[in-house]
Amino acid sequence: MIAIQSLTIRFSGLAAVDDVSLTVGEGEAVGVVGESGSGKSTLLRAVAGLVAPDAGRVLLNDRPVVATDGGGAARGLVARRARARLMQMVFQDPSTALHPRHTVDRILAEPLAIHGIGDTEPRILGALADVGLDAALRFRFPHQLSGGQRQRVAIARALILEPRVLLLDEPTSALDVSVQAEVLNLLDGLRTARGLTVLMVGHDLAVVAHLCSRALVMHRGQAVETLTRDDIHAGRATAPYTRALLAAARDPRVSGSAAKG
Ligand SMILES: Nc1ncnc2c1ncn2[C@@H]1O[C@H](COP(=O)(O)OP(=O)(O)OP(=O)(O)O)[C@@H](O)[C@H]1O
Repeated sequence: MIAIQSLTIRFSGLAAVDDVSLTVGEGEAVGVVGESGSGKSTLLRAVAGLVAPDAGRVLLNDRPVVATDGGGAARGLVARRARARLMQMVFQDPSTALHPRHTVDRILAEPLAIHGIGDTEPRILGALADVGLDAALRFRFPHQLSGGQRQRVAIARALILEPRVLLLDEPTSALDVSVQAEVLNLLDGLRTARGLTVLMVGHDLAVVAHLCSRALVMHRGQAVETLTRDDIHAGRATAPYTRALLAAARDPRVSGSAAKG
């Protein structure tokens, strides 16, 4: 469903993503892990069509994802809209991802209006129920919600168009440890119930392994190796860099994992 083929993205001549390939089959959940600056967010943004490749390409259902800027030419706009129906992204920090002066109701109604989808009322109520939010929160503003509730709104917004693919950029790392596991379990439940294809970026191996059956390890823009969930749990890796990453993740002094709770 997603095919990343020899993707290279440079900023000021430096490769943030350097010749990386990865495929995610329909209904599969695949992670990308690595330390800060390894290029994982840039890779995800290229899949979302938010950044253009310098070399290589991303295919979504065998069709190239063409990066479009905010304004977009007419053709780009149509392409972007069609892509939005198929693929949605949830960002790390719901405080900045949600419009601060829009109510939850307006945040959820907007994508429906943009895509000319009716039945607004039942869809909004359904979306809130799907992410475990009380309908009473519908007319609140983001600042009147907890961090976990805000991220649930962001997830509801992503799913209200019923996409087939969900891109997750560290979706729990801005949350309190106490709610990280709740949001992770919610995502896992929604993924299973809807048969979603998921590409998730994260630095916490245990969190990624909770949702994903395998994960690509990135280091300085390059793909180092792919680990299965079992590899991660067993601390099994071939490349020295990955071994160090796994050892750090298993060290209780440096890991604060939600998935362990
Ligand atoms: N828009 C940009 N302009 C210039 N450089 C960028 C841009 N976006 C990312 N970079 C650089 O590309 C490299 C990879 O960044 P990226 O955000 O993809 O890494 P990451 O692994 O997701 O890190 P983090 O976990 O901190 O978000 C970094 O060196 C970063 O400074």
